[in-house]
Order: sequence, then C-alpha cells, then structure tokens
Amino acid sequence: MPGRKKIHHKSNKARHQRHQKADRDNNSEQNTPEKESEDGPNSDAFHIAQSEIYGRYLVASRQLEAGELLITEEPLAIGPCVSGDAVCLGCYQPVGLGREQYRCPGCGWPLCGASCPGLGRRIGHTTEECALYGERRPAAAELLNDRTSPPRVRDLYELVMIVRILLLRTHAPEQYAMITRMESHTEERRKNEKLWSHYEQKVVRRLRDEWKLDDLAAEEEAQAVHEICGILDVNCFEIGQKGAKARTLYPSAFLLAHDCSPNTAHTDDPRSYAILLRTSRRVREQEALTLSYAYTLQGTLKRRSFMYEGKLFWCRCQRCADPQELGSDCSALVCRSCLKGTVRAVTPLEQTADWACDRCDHRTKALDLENQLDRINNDLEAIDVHDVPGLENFLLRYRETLRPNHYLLLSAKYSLCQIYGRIKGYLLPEMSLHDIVRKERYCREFLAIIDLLEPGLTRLRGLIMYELHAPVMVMAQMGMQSGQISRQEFQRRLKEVSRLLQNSRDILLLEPEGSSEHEMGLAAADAITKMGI
Ligand SMILES: C[S@@+](CC[C@H](N)C(=O)[O-])C[C@H]1O[C@@H](n2cnc3c(N)ncnc32)[C@H](O)[C@@H]1O
Repeated sequence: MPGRKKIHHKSNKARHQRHQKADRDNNSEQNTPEKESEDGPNSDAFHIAQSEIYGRYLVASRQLEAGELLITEEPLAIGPCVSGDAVCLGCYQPVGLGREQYRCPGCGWPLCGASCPGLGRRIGHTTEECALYGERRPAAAELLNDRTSPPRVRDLYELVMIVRILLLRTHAPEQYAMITRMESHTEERRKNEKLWSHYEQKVVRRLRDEWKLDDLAAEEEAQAVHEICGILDVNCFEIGQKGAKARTLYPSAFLLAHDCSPNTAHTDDPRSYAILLRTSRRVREQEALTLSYAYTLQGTLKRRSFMYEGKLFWCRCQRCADPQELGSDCSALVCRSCLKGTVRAVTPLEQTADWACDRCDHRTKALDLENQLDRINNDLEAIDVHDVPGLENFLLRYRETLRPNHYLLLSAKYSLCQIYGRIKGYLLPEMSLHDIVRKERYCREFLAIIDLLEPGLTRLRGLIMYELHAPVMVMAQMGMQSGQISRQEFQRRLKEVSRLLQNSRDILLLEPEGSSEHEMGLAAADAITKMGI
C-alpha cells in the first residue's frame, strides 16, 4: 500500500485564525486570480489563485468533466526517495550493495547495469553528477556496501536529490530558479530545533565537511541548502512504476492544494517520469483543484499529523472536520468500556482533544489512541503481504477493537482482495467457496469506502473493481451449475461483472502504458471481448 513522509511542531493559534479565513475563502469567488508567471501553467481549464492560507493554488476556470487531462509535464528535478533502500541512480529500481552489484565506473555508485536507460540523462545519472561523486568516493560510494546500515544508506541517498538541485544552478539556471520559487516554509522550519538540526547535521554539514562542497562554508549557501530541503519536503511527489521509486518536483503540479478527498488523480510515465494529472470527478467552475498529499486510506489523526510535520499546515478539509469522515467511519473504534458503542473524535480539528464513546461516558486521550494505533499498525506491518492466514488472523484479532471500516482493517482487507485468487494455494480454480466469498466481501467493503473517499476515476477503484469481477463471476457460474440461482439472477450477476470490467478498464487504461495498472486495464478489455459484452 502506498504510504508517506515526516517531521515538525509549532504553535497553532495564528494558523488557526488564518484557517478560519481560508474557510471563508474556500468559497473561491472571493479569491484573487494571480497573473500567471512565465513558468506557470498555461491552460483554459484552470488558473492560479492565491489565498492567505493556501498560498498559490489552482482553480477550475470552467466546469471540468471527470477524466480531463489537466497537467502533463516532466520533472524539474528527480532523485531517489528518502528511505533505507538503495536504488539505481539512473532508473530508481532497487539495487543491492554487495560486491556483485554493478557500479558506475565513473563514481562507484550502484547502478542496475551498464545499459541502464537513465545513464547520462537529465532524469537519471548525469555526467556532472558522476564527476562530482567520482571525486568524493571515500565519502560516498565507498561507504555503500552490504554492511552499511539502512539509516546510513538513507542518509547518503538523501543527499542525491539535493546535490542534483545544486548542480542545476550551474547547468540549468532557469530550472533552478523555478524550484527556488516553491514554498519552503523555511522560517517555520527554523523554529523547530529538532527538524532544523537534523538537516544541519545530516545534510549541510555532511555536504560541507565530508563531501567538500566548499561553497557551503558561506552562511548564505548553507541557507540555500536548508531552503532546498524545505522545498523538497513540501513539494515533492513520490512516484514510480514496477518497483522503481523516486521523488520529483514538477513545474506546476506542485501548485495543487491538498484535500483528504481530492478531485484529481495523478500517475506517472515509467519512461519519462512525467506526471499525468486528471480530474477524477466533475469539478465546478471556480472550485479549487485538489490532490491528496497524504495516503487517503489513513485516519484523520494520522493524516493531519503527517501534513503538519512535513508540509506545515493543519488540514481543515471537510473530511478532517467530520467525525465520521464523509460517512466512511474509517477511524472508528469499538468502545472498550461498554463494548457496544463506537469511539470517535468529537472535535476532530482539535488534534489532542479526547475521543468519546457514542453510548457511554467513556473517553480516550488522543495520544493514548495514537499509541494504540501505532502498536496495531506495527502488528500489521510485521505480517507478510502474501500471508493469507496471518492477515485473516489480524482481522480476527482486532475485530473487537476496531470498527469494520477502520483503516487498519481495510488495509489488511485490501491485501487479501489482491492475493485471494492470485497466489499459490489460493488460485481461483483451487479456492474454497468460503475463500471466494471472503474475497468478494472484502472487495465490496473496500470499494464502498473508496467510493466515499476517492470517488470517480481513481486507480484504487479501478483495481478493486477488477478484483471484484472474478469472485462475482465464479459464484454466478457455480450458482447456475448447482441450480441454486435462477437464469434471471445469473444474468443480473453477469451484468454486474460486465459493469465492473468496463469501469475498471476505463479507469486503468488512463494509466501509462507499461505500468502494471495499464496491463490490468488491458486484461479487463480482453475479458470484456471474451465475454462478448
Ligand atoms: C505543495 S505546496 C502548494 C503550493 C503553495 N501553496 C505555494 O504557494 O507555493 C504545499 C503548501 O501549500 C499550502 N497548502 C496546500 N494545501 C493546503 C490546505 N489544504 N490547507 C492549508 N494549506 C495548504 C501549505 O502551505 C503547504 O505547505
């Protein structure tokens, strides 16, 4: 399941007042259209607006229909994600750190192979980067071996994108200038000692003292690096297809404001890493175009703290403000006092406020709840995504703690939707009726929530509808053969299969060619042809 990022803390009052203003501004007729800058988007579909809270953001210039392609643009900068995983500097596919791993003859960093498509290209390992790393082998590539700890690997890879942006200053000054115009929240970040000293030590000092980027001795150069770190935290997209993982900055897609139930969806081209951003549903004229900076299938507490730590704002969207999260109830717990009621945030926009049972007077501190959810999450993460009994057992273990739509249960159900019917021991022809019924149930439960939180033409809907068509089809055939369902009921179920396949084809074929989602879209199209529908 896609997950995401990190850090920070500050007083909330001024921001709260600004948010009250933003809530009024949300009625976007009052927003001032901003003159589009040289590098700004050029489209009849949307324009840039400005509000005190959102800063610059994009607004629909006319009514937009679902599926309209709004932005397609290549990255201004690209680099490895910040994680303990080593990747090829050319194509961002995972690599090993052992002796047998191919390495760049120029600089010694691990690469997938001599014919990596990203070698010498702007979107991969450039000659300038190679020359710079080549002169710093002992401080960089030579430290990357199979005894290097994941945190150390993470620290080294974190520097790559920062160095790439610094290199743009000389080799592509216009691109560099566009990046520096992005929001960095530097002043707020500076007030957070923990965050600031992390970047001072792990990035600024390391680049200056170990990588010998001598310019960084000057105070203003060191500040420029802090700015870049902020820009990356606030504006990066995490992208990648078929195992590749990278982070990117785009010329205009960064302008979209966040919403926890957004009206656009995006994907990326596996060859050029270009972003393709579309409306996922109809958008009214003057409505803000939004995307989700966080993973939508998380609860409000988690999404909001993620946004505050990494992007420095407290989200106050409709979903965050609603204790039932747009009817999904995906943060709800079972009351451990009366065992009947449901525990929810009463005032979800107050991050530390108590949660309360709707039947008895039991209350829980938000912090205790966060700790409890972290423990359950750790339990889930410890289960292999292919471990059917492990995931089923997880669902059993927590069904008296979490409500059925809780995002942690949904996460396990999503994994099960994908593996039932696909892995050895659980392939469709050998699956028990019991397991087929389960696959269908989990798919339906998951789809119902996605319909609320990410409605329209969204990847998760396409994927889950494709998964759902199989058990519906098998059960229809079994029912017909055993005489348990009528011909009329059989036809009704076939109609549902056909609708599921058509919807999933229409969504997944929007994904770029070469992606696994696109392949699934082709499989859906093929199944439709074979069914003669
Ligand atoms: C990726 S940038 C978006 C572009 C930015 N507004 C600008 O002017 O450069 C993300 C920043 O925009 C602001 N922002 C985006 N969505 C927001 C929201 N829903 N509520 C408050 N601030 C938001 C926050 O300052 C956030 O850190």
